[in-house]
Amino acid sequence: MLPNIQVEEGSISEKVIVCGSPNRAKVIGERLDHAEEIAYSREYRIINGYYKGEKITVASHGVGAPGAAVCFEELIKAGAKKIIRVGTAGSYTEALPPGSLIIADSAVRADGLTRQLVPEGVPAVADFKMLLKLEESAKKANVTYGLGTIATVDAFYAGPVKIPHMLYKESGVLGAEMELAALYVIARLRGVSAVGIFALDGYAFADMNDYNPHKDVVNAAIQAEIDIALDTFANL
Ligand SMILES: O=P(O)(O)O[C@H]1O[C@H](CO)[C@@H](O)[C@H]1O
Ligand SMILES: O=c1cc[nH]c(=O)[nH]1
Repeated sequence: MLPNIQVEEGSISEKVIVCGSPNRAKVIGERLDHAEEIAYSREYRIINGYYKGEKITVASHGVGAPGAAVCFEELIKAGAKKIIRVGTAGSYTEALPPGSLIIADSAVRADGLTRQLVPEGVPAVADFKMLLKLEESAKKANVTYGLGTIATVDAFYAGPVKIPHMLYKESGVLGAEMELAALYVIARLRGVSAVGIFALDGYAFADMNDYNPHKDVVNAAIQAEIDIALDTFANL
């Protein structure tokens, strides 16, 4: 029994969709046939089910790289081999407004967790084959998306030390979220494959005190990325 996510080794699919929110995990689970919640410990809700005959596991990992890393490591011990993160992110560019998507081929390691795992300079990158399959599914879905780098940061609300969002934007980064670099580094370290897709819910450099991700346009983008992730797994 894995200590934090509370599932047995071998009790999940090799194909896993991860997301931050336990509520989103439930919504994704509702898209599966014969869905069964096999565990709900801390922020980690784990659901098994089938999509077009393929066994799929859905898992929530909570907010922030350290907690998410615990989930990713234990999912891999439990049998995960291919992982798609279906997340939300703040955009850095008006070319990708709220309601559009980012497919992340790479992540800036602006988190603290991965520094405790691998040295500076080790990149956080998607699995190339999964990235191509995911993009194929996004093209079929006819959505607006950008393909590029996302910044994984620890701070959501800024303090007197500002989060360097503008610097990342000027460096060509498309948006910001909080867990993808941990997923990419851990996947490479443990020999499994991962990719991430994000629904944009606002602008990352806006005042987060006005943050409201609960808008129709964002919900529609989340539904679209769930469809894309499921279609990717049906074709992998
Ligand atoms: O879309 P999810 O998975 O919730 O993740 C994003 O949303 C949370 C912040 O609201 C952070 O966890 C960030 O990475
Ligand atoms: O980390 C996040 C997630 C969603 N939107 C943001 O602006 N930041």
